[in-house]
Amino acid sequence: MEVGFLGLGIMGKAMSMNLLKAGFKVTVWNRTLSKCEELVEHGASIGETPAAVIKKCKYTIAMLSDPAAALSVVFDKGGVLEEICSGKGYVDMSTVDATTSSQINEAITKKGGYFLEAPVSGSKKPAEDGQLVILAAGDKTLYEEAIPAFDVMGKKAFYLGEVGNGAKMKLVVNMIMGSMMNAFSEGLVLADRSGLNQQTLLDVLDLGAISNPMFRLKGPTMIEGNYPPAFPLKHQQKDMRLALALGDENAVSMPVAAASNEAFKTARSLGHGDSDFSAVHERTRDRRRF
Ligand SMILES: NC(=O)C1=CN([C@@H]2O[C@H](COP(=O)(O)OP(=O)(O)OC[C@H]3O[C@@H](n4cnc5c(N)ncnc54)[C@H](OP(=O)(O)O)[C@@H]3O)[C@@H](O)[C@H]2O)C=CC1
Ligand SMILES: O=CC(=O)O
Repeated sequence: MEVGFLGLGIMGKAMSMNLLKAGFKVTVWNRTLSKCEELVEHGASIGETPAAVIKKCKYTIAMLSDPAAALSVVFDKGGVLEEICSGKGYVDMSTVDATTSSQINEAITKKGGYFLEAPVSGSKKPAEDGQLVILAAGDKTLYEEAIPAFDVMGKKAFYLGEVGNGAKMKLVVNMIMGSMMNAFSEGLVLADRSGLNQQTLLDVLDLGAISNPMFRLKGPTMIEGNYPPAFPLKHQQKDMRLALALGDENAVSMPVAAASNEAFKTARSLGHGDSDFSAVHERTRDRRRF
């Protein structure tokens, strides 16, 4: 099966590499061309523009940073819209809001193409291990046709109905995750400042009802003050912002999420945007501020 892949950041690189390893013929494009090199070494071809990739492939997947990037790759010069046509499918796996996804869906279907949004839950390691959770919505036929690729990239795919539902589900999940991360960070600081051992806190948490992979994975590096980017903090803050907008639309009061968004914004302003989202811990433990 031949697929195109647009966007070779932390996630896109791992996902497209897995497709290559599983025997898919993959044509890649990335705004920063040098990021294509490693994929080419593993057998990928390069498309000069998103349009060139669409022209070559029946199916194209995108994994881009945010709504602005997702829209730019579709609508700008050399973009997806220039070559999408009847019989071609476009699967956007980026985390965006429902409005962005709907705009892309409308433009693509107007040209005869078919569209699926399919954001993912899971970070760099699950992407490398092909263990993502895929939250798809949109064209059901395209969903079924994409299953061989989803089986390579993920451990489970959900089909959630009309375009927008995948984006909304992803934002709800990440709103919970971002709030949890802040509570966890505050707990680590509270333990430390009240004379408790932070590693003992991790051990206690891991044996109880709120044990989870995120605390297990991020706790030790947060204690060390080490935040190698798996899920960049700037993207988590984008997700909090988009989830809060979804809350506005639906008149859902979310004070915990709003406070967490502020914490991520502060961490960004302190220069931690490209670090892992657990770097919000630097803001929590900054004695000059709190
Ligand atoms: N990392 C994670 O753990 C997870 C991330 N996600 C979501 O997946 C998406 C990708 O995340 P991730 O791979 O971590 O992000 P990265 O920041 O590592 O990569 C972002 C990608 O988007 C491209 N891009 C950014 N702006 C533009 C633009 N204006 N035009 C064209 N391309 C652009 C970048 O290109 P360039 O290389 O040129 O900068 C790069 O390929 C995001 O929506 C994120 O929220 C979802 C689940 C987990
Ligand atoms: O979006 C991030 C994730 O870990 O999922």
